[in-house]
Amino acid sequence: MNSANATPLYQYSCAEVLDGHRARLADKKIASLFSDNSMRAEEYCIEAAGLELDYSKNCIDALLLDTLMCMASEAGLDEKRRAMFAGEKINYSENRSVLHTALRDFSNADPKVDGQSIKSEIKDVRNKIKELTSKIHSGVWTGYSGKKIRHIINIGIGGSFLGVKTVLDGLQPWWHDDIETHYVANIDPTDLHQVFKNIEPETSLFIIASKSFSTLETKSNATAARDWMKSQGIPESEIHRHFVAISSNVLAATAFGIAKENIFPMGDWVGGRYSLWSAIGLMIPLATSYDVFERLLRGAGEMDQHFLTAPLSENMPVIMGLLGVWHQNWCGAESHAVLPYDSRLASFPKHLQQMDMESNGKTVSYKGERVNYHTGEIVWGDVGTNGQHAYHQLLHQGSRLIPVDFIVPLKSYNPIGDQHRWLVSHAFAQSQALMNGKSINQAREELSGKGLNKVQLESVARQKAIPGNRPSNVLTMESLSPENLGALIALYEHKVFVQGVLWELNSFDQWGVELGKVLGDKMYQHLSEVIYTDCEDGSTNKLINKYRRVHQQDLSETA
Ligand SMILES: O=P(O)(O)OC[C@H]1O[C@H](O)[C@H](O)[C@@H](O)[C@@H]1O
Repeated sequence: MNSANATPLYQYSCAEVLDGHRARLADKKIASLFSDNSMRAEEYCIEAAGLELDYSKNCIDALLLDTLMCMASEAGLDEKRRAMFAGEKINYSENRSVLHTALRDFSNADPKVDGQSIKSEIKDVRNKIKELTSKIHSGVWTGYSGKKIRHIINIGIGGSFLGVKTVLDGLQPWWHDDIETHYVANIDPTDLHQVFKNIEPETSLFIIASKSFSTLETKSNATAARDWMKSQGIPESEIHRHFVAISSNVLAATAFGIAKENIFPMGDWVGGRYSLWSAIGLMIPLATSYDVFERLLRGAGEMDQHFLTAPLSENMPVIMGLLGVWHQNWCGAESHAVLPYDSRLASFPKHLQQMDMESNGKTVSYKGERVNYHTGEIVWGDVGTNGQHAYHQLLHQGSRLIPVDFIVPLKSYNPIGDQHRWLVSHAFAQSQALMNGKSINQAREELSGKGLNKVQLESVARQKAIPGNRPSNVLTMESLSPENLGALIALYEHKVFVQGVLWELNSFDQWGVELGKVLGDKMYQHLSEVIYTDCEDGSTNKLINKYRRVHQQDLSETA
């Protein structure tokens, strides 16, 4: 433990009891907890919505968990999760409800926004998605020349990109044979060039996905795509066959030139990073089938029901959220690695980074008070086993405490020989190695008889020894089905919610990203000015001037 970095949440009455647990468990070996309790693996395990969380390889015990549950109760977690599902305006700074859960609810629940039911609105959008999917797949909707749509290009960024990409990567076994997907998120022209190289204008459908319809990257990419389509000979009167949009700002989408009937609305009660379940996810059914999209939604809905109804102590997102707070605020963990052992989940860590770090990367509470503890886990990761040949060295022997989540589907949809068994073996072995490490005596034994003198042997043995006692969760599922994928994403959404409650944050706004947008606009003006007066700080002036020297000729031609 590196408790030097720990910043306990002393606003809770049980915080000092948690300090006591930290002292009590400081020298405890996780491995010894298994010898103390032969039922540990069964007791520290939760099943929900097709997923099983084994959290037994954390340095925790029943006394500590009880106290963490007391903290959750004191934070009002029970009441707050109910408030979110009921549509109360828990996004205080924007005065909005947070109802992504309603988008995957097929029950009779009827959450209200400003006293109004949103059920029929959700149903209408689902029907519109279903209808477009059927028209595209059957060839009723074609490109201007009458050819079927083959290429679907999602233009969107952040929450209007990452979730869709994560899900579609995950749904690879269900990809539609006749559809190819492409994404443009960044405002780097290279991205558009690559897509233009790989699509055919007459069989392409662009989805402009932007909740606000004011995001610079998306507007610029959408304009460039439309110009390119026209340059490829698509008549103005036919361009509507190649563009649809999703937005809560229907007026702006219409002003951009999207035909009204091609706009899929979304409510402002869906946060961008929680929006893949809304019309923002349009590319998901288009690239698979509507049925698969609904299976994804139902899986997420099952996790929602678990989160909403299971007691806190048997609640998977609650346990994961509390473990994260314990590790970060009491044990000094500096980041959190999420390592899916499935290539189809390669984009999941990136999606999580937005979901988690944009939600909880804040230092002022929802009450407007500066907090004096660390918030927001630093989430990172990539697919196993690639990381084992790279950064796992630091996980095993580095100086920092980094809790790990291993995500392991137990069956592959793409089997080749025994490859998948090896993949799973590595995931289990890594979790075990983090716990057990390698003792100095084991290292000495390995080195004996290798011709080293005593001093050399001791030195190398110390370098080879692995401390172990590093925490990890193992999250398994039978296979990465659409339902399990939905449940997995919903699980982490709720884990983020739990932590936001504990840290007293509004997890649903993102004021921090706004400043960069404003300064970006100003900088663009400076880079384009014919005459620039050095009016920024020294470093920024130097950078602006350097750019201007590289572009001297274009700038003087503009003059
Ligand atoms: O969907 P849009 O309105 O275009 O927003 C796209 C993204 O941009 C913003 O800067 C936010 O930080 C994200 O939360 C959002 O998902």
